[in-house]
Amino acid sequence: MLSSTPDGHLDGLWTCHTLEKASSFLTSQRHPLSLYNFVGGQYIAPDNASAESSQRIDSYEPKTGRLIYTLPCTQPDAVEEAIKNAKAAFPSWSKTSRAERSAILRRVSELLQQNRELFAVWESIDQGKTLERARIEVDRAISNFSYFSTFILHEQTAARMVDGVALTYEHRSPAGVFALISPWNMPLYLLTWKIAPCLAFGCTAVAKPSEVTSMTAFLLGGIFQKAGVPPGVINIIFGDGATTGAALVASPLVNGVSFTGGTQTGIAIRRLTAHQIGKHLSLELGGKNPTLVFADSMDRLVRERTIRIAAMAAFENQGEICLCGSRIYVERSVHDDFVREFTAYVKDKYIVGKTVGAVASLQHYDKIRRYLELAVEEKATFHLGSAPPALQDNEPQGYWIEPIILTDVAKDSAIQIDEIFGPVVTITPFDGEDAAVQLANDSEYGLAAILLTTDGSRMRRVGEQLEAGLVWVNCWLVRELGTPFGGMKNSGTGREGGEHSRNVFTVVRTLHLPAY
Ligand SMILES: NC(=O)C1=CN([C@@H]2O[C@H](COP(=O)(O)OP(=O)(O)OC[C@H]3O[C@@H](n4cnc5c(N)ncnc54)[C@H](O)[C@@H]3O)[C@@H](O)[C@H]2O)C=CC1
Ligand SMILES: O=C(O)/C=C/C=C(\O)C(=O)O
Repeated sequence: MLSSTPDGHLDGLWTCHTLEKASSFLTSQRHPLSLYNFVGGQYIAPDNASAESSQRIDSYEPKTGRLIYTLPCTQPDAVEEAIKNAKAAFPSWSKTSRAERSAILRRVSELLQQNRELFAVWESIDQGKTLERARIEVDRAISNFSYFSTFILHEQTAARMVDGVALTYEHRSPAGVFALISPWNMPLYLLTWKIAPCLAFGCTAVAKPSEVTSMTAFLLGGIFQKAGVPPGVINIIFGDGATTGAALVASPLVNGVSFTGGTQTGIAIRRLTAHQIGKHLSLELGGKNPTLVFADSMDRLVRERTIRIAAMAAFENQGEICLCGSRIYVERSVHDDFVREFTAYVKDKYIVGKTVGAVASLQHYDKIRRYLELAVEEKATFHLGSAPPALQDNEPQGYWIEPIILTDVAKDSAIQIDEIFGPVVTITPFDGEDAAVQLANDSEYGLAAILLTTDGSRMRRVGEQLEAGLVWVNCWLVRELGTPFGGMKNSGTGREGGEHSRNVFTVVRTLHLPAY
């Protein structure tokens, strides 16, 4: 057992290392579990926390539709209390040596490694993803901490002589208290992608996971306690966006916000902080990413790879990754072959309940369902799947949607324009490179693009014209944690990863020392 919650009733969570055990633990509970905020290094029992206990949010298991836990909808005064804890911890944490911070973060990474299966099990239950996918994401959370724990040991800043008159150097210091806000699609992976650099660069934080998937963030508090992260350095609070998230980002005590989520929320955060010019904002928002399939990528030797990558980019994590390639454009000469072989491949490999999980919530299920009803109305061709039924209220059901492959979707259809964020892909033919680039860029978003071709000069020629922060050529979601990560256009502002995260979490001043 890693950490005791105030009334001990959640200690059993730490014993569930298999899906079966976790499921029977949930079944054995007479009431839904109650999650608590983690503030000042302690879990806070709802009874002791006046404001946060007044409202609670229900959280359902996507694979069954049953209510499994409730979380506090933390109210503004309790949000402020958490921020004050982070503020109080900042002077001391920001002055710890890099070696000390590095050692603590390494311990976090090791403890996550020791509890890898437990975190994967709860992530799979809470989000709906497959256990295999959850393991990949826990591994990335482990890497987030190990990467930044060593990055800070090697960072350097520049010094230079200006015209023999002054020696200048850049002095970086931690920027202060951060609001770290993450979405429901990759809960632990994305929250730790923010917490690890934030703490590594000497900042303190109040983190808020999505109200849809709060379980692994809750467990993370126990890991931080055990790793010896000083009280107040990282506080984890629960709640919705309108009450808890908005109070957190708007607080004048918060020096910066690192946010991943929908574009509309990014716009709301910009508005809420517009008058706080110096507040650091890093916003990683939605995407409607193109996959370009050139005829040469359907040559016999690489055909299987092309289909595999396009399918993975479309359907990994049920299409609930902002980097998914949900608009496939195929050179006309190979379009029909591609549609046929892609459909056969997806039908064979992406099986609901085995390699495809449930979508994250009933609200999200209904959103995807409405787009698919629109596809029926607009007479799109369904090559695979069909519009799922509306779920009835009388008994809980899982939020399952089979992979959907559509053709004959108009360019101006909402299906082609909006981020559906589910297992839905459209396929459209194109004629020639210029048209491919134009179609790919015809979107308000600019997060990622996937380019499938064997022509080396085209890789660069087309790749460099794509309006996307990340271009993957003959691969997808290949990540090196030092590369700049973020989007163009309405997909966000700012870059994170390695030294780019350092820019988010530190302030820089240039010192000029006379050279005479
Ligand atoms: N990474 C991505 O690109 C993601 C995109 N989305 C897109 O957004 C759509 C809506 O999904 P949601 O869960 O509603 O995403 P969201 O953007 O509302 O939620 C993300 C996080 O922001 C918080 N939040 C919401 N409003 C806030 C506010 N005013 N101030 C501060 N924090 C706030 C939420 O509580 C959550 O923790 C999805 O259907 C999908 O299209 C959703 C999740 C991730
Ligand atoms: O950092 C990554 O490797 C992946 C990030 C994915 C998202 O930000 C997302 O799906 O929201």
